[in-house]
Amino acid sequence: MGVCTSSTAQCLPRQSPIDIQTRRAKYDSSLKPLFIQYDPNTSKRIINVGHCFNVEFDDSSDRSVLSEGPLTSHYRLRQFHFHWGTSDRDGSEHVIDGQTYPAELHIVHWNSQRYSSFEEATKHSDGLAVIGVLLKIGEPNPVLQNIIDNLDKVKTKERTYWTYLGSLTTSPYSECVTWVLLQEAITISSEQLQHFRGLQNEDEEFILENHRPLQPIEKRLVKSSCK
Ligand SMILES: COCCCN1C=C(N)c2cc(S(N)(=O)=O)sc2S1(=O)=O
Ligand SMILES: [Zn+2]
Repeated sequence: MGVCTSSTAQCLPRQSPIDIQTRRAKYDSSLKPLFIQYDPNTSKRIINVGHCFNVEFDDSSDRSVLSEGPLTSHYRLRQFHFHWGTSDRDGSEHVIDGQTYPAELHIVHWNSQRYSSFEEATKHSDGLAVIGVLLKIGEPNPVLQNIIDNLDKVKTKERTYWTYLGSLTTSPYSECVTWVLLQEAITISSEQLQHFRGLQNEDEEFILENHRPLQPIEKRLVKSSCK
C-alpha cells in the first residue's frame, strides 16, 4: 500500500493539518481505547532540527509502543516535538471548530509490526501514527518541564480522540500518517511557551513559529471515539 505523493487520479490528497469540525465528526463505536506504553528510559537525546526540536527515542525494539484505538498494528515510539506560533494566539497545527491553540505536541510512532524500519514505514499509507496533543495557556506544566521522564503522564485518564488519515505537516509531507488527536488539551504557561521561541535555526535565527497552514479535508471523514 504505497503512499500517494500527489493528487493522482486514484487518490485524493490527504494532507495535514485540518480544522476538526466536531459536529461533522462521526462517532465510531468500533474505535477501541488507545493502548500507550512508554518506557522513559528509551529517551535518547534532544536535537534541534532547524524548524523545531525533536526528543528522540531508542526505537530498536518495541519498548515504547502505541496500539489499539484506530490502529490495526502496533507502532513504535520514534520522537516527539512541538509546533508553536509567534504569539499565544495561535501556533497549533490542528484547529478545533476554527479555534486555534497556542501550541501542539506531536508524538511520532512507526508501524514496526509491518515494516522493518522507520524510513521504510514512511513510504506506506499506514506507516506512521502521530498523537497530537493541543496545548492551552494555563498553569505551568511540571510534566512539560521534564517531559522526557514523564512521557507516561501525558496519557490522560479519559483518552477520547478524533482520528483521520493525513500526512506529515513538514516536508516531505508524505501521506503516511494516521492522526490521533486527543480531545483533552494539556496546559503550558506562557513563560514555558516563550522558551520555544528562543530556539534558533542553523542560521541562528529565532524559530518564532513552525505551524503549517490548514489543508483541505477533501472527502475525508474524521471519526470520534466518543459520542
Ligand atoms: C520520508 O522521511 C521523512 C522523515 C519523517 N520525519 C520528517 C518530518 N518532516 C516529520 C513531520 C512530522 S509531523 N509534524 O507531521 O508530526 S513527524 C516527521 S519525521 O518523522 O521526523
Ligand atoms: Zn509535528
